[in-house]
Amino acid sequence: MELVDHLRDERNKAQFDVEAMKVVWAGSPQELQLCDRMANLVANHPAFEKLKRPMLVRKELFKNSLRKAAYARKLVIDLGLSEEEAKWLRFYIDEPTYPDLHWGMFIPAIEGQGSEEQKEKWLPLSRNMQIIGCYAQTEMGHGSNVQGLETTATFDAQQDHFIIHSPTLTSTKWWPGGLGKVSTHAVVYARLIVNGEFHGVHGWYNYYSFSFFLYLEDHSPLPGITVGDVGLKFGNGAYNTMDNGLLRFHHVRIPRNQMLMRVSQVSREGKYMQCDDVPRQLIYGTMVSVRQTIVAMVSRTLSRAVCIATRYSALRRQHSSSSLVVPCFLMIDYQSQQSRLFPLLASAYAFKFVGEWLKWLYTDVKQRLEANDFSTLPEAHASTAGLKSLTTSATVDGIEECMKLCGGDGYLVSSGLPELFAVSVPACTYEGDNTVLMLQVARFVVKTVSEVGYKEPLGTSSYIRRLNTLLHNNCLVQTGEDWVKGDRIVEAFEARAARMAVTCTQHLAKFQDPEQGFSELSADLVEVAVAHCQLIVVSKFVEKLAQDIPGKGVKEALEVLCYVYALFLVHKHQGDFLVTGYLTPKQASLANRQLRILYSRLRPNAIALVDAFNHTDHYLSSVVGRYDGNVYPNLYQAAFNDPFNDSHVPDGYHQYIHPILNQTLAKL
Ligand SMILES: CCCCCCCCCCCCCC(=O)SCCNC(=O)CCNC(=O)[C@H](O)C(C)(C)COP(=O)(O)OP(=O)(O)OC[C@H]1O[C@@H](n2cnc3c(N)ncnc32)[C@H](O)[C@@H]1OP(=O)(O)O
Ligand SMILES: Cc1cc2nc3c(=O)[nH]c(=O)nc-3n(C[C@H](O)[C@H](O)[C@H](O)COP(=O)(O)OP(=O)(O)OC[C@H]3O[C@@H](n4cnc5c(N)ncnc54)[C@H](O)[C@@H]3O)c2cc1C
Repeated sequence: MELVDHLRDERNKAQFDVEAMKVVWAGSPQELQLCDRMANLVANHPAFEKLKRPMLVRKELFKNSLRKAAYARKLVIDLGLSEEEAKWLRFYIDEPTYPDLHWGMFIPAIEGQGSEEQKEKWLPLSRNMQIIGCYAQTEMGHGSNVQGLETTATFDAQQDHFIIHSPTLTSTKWWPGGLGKVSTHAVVYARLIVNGEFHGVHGWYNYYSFSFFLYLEDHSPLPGITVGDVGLKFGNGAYNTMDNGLLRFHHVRIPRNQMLMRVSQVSREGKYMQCDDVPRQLIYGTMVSVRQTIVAMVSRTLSRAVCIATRYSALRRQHSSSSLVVPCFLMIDYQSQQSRLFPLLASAYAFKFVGEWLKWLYTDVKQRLEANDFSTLPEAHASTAGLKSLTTSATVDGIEECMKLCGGDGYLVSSGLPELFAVSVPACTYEGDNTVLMLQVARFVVKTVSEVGYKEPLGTSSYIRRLNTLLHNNCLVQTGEDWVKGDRIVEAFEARAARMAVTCTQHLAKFQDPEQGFSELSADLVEVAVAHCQLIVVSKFVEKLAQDIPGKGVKEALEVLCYVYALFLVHKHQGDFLVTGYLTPKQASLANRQLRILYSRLRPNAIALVDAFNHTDHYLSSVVGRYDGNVYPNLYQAAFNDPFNDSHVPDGYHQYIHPILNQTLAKL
C-alpha cells in the first residue's frame, strides 16, 4: 500500500538541503550514522515498545523497565556495542532507569575521585556491570546545601574501618536514582571524622565519598542498612521507571580503602592528608560532568516537543479571521502561533550548538585536571551550572508551551507531550536546583567584575575586559536590517550582561556583610546570571555560523534561526536592554519588527527544520507528531486502543449509575 505523506507540500517548500542539515544537527556524519543506527535498532525491536507505559501501575512499570534494561544489556554484549553506542541505545530506549546513574554518575565519581589503585579495582567491575552503583549525595534535609550533609564517616584506627552512620532522620539519603531497589553499591557522601576531629568543619570541603556494598548476595540489605524507594512521582509512567531511593546507616563498618582517595587520604595510622595541589572542589566534579551531559542532551528533548508541535501546526486547520465557519488557515500560519513556536525551534538549535561547545570545554578541563592543571575549573563550574539551569528551564517551559500549541490534543497522553513534560520537569531540580545554580554563576560574574584591573577575565567572561566600552557605547542600530548582524547582536548581549553585572556589584559593595548583600540581592543576581548565560548561547550560535557549513541553503536557514533566537530574547527581556540604557525604545521596536520578518522567512523551512532532527516515530511516540502527518485516523484509533474503551460498561457502572437512573440511591 502506498503511504500518503500528508506533509509533502510542506516538505517541498524547504529551501535548504535537509540531509546536510541532519549532519549539522547530529554534529558530524559519523554521529548522524551512529544515532540513526541506534534509534532504528530501538524502534524496530518489540522489546522497546513504550506506548502502553502510561497505563501501567508502578510495579508493572518498574518490572517492564528492568526488562528493557536487561534487553539493552544483552544487545550491547551480543552486538559488541561500544560505550558510546550503548549510551545512544539507552537514550533512544527513552526510559530513565538505573543504568543512567550507574554510567552517568557512579562510574564518573570513581573516575574523578578514586585513586589509581581504586580505579583499577572498581572500574572494570562497574563497566562489566558486575556491580551496579548509584550516587548518594542528597539527604532528606540537605539537597542544594551540600555543606549541610549530616551522614558521618568516623575512622576506627583499631580495626582500620570507617563507621558510616546516619545520626538524624534528616541525614537519610533521599532521592538517589537507582538506589531504591537495584544498586548493589553506592558512592556515598559523608562528613569525615578522624581522631575525633571533623576535617575542615568550617570549610565547604568536609565531605568525602565512599564506595561500598549495600546488599548481601540474596539482595537483602547488609546489617545496619535500611533502604527503600521514596515513593510515586509526578506523571503517569514518566520518571516512575526509576527507583529513587532512601538510605539509612546504623554504624555500618567499611574498610578504610573504600574512601575515594584522590582528593585526600586517611592513613593506616589515622593520619588525615590533603593531596598536594588537588583542589577540594574536585569532590564536586561529578556534578560538573553530569551538568555538561544534561546540556548536551537537553536540546534533543526540546527538539522532540518542537517537532511534534510544528508538524501538528502544519496540518491542523482553523478558521480565518474573516470567516468563522470555513476552516482554511493552517495553525502554523497564525502569526501568534509562529511567535510562540519558532523561538522554541530556534532554541533547540541554539542549545544543540552551545551543548557542543560545552562538551569541548569540559573535555579540555578534564584533560587539564588529569595533568593537575585546575586553572579552568571555575569557568567550567560556572558554565556547566549556568547552562544546565538556563537550558533545562527553557526546555521544560517549552514543552508545556508545545502542549498548548497543539490545543486539546496536546493534552492527550497519545500526543507524547504530557509524559515528556513529566519526565523533564525534575531536570530543573536534580543535579542542582536551577536558581541555586544561577546564584553560583552570579558569584562567578560578580567576582570577575570585582577583580577587573588585577586579574584578566578569561573565556566566557572575557567580554568584561572591555567593560569601559560596553558601559559607555550605546547600540548603533538604525534599521531593522542592522539587527541581523552577528557582531552587533553579540555586542548587545555583552553590553546588557556587563551593565547588569556592574550595577549589581556596585549594590553589593554597599553592604557591610557581603553574604547578607548577596542574600538580599539574590533575585537581581539571578537575572545577572541569566544575562551572562544567554550571552554565551547567542555568541556560540554566532561562532557556529562563522564556520564552514556545507549544504545548499543550510547556513542561511541557520542564520535565520540564530537571529530568531537572539531577537526573541531581546524582545522578551527588552526591560533589561532599556533600563541599562543600551537600547532606545525605537531600537527595541525595530528588533521586534525584524523578528516578524524573520518568522516569515523561517515559515517555509519549518517542517524541514524539524525533519532534520531525524527523530523516529518511535522516539517521538506521538500521534500528532507522526512523520507522515496522518494524524486524524490515528488519533481516532488511539482513543480505542485505550483499555478504558474495552467495554461500554466501566467497573462501577451497575453499582453507581444504575441506582441514580433507577432512583434507588437509598439502597447504597
Ligand atoms: C543518556 C542519558 C544520560 C543522562 C546522564 C545522567 C543522568 C542524570 C540523571 C540526573 C540525576 C540527578 C543526580 C543528582 O541530582 S546528584 C545531586 C546533585 N546535587 C546538587 O547538584 C547540589 C547542588 N549544590 C551544590 O552544587 C553546592 O552546594 C553549591 C555549588 C550550590 C554550593 O556549594 P558550597 O556552599 O559548598 O560552596 P560555595 O558556594 O561556598 O563555593 C565554594 C567554592 O566552590 C566553588 N564550587 C562550587 N561548586 C563547584 C563545582 N561543582 N565545581 C567546581 N567548583 C565549585 C565555588 O565556585 C566557590 O569557589 P570560590 O569562589 O571560592 O573560588
Ligand atoms: C528525579 C530526581 C532525581 C534525583 N537523583 C538524585 C541522585 O541520583 N543523587 C542524589 O544525590 N540526589 C538526587 N536528587 C536530588 C536533587 O539533587 C535535589 O533534589 C536537588 O539538589 C535540590 O535539592 P532539594 O530537593 O533539597 O531542594 P532545596 O534545596 O530544598 O530547594 C527548594 C527551594 O529552595 C530554593 N533554595 C534552596 N537553597 C537556596 C539558596 N541557597 N538560595 C536561594 N534559594 C535556595 C530553591 O531554589 C528551591 O526553590 C534527585 C532529585 C530528583 C527530583
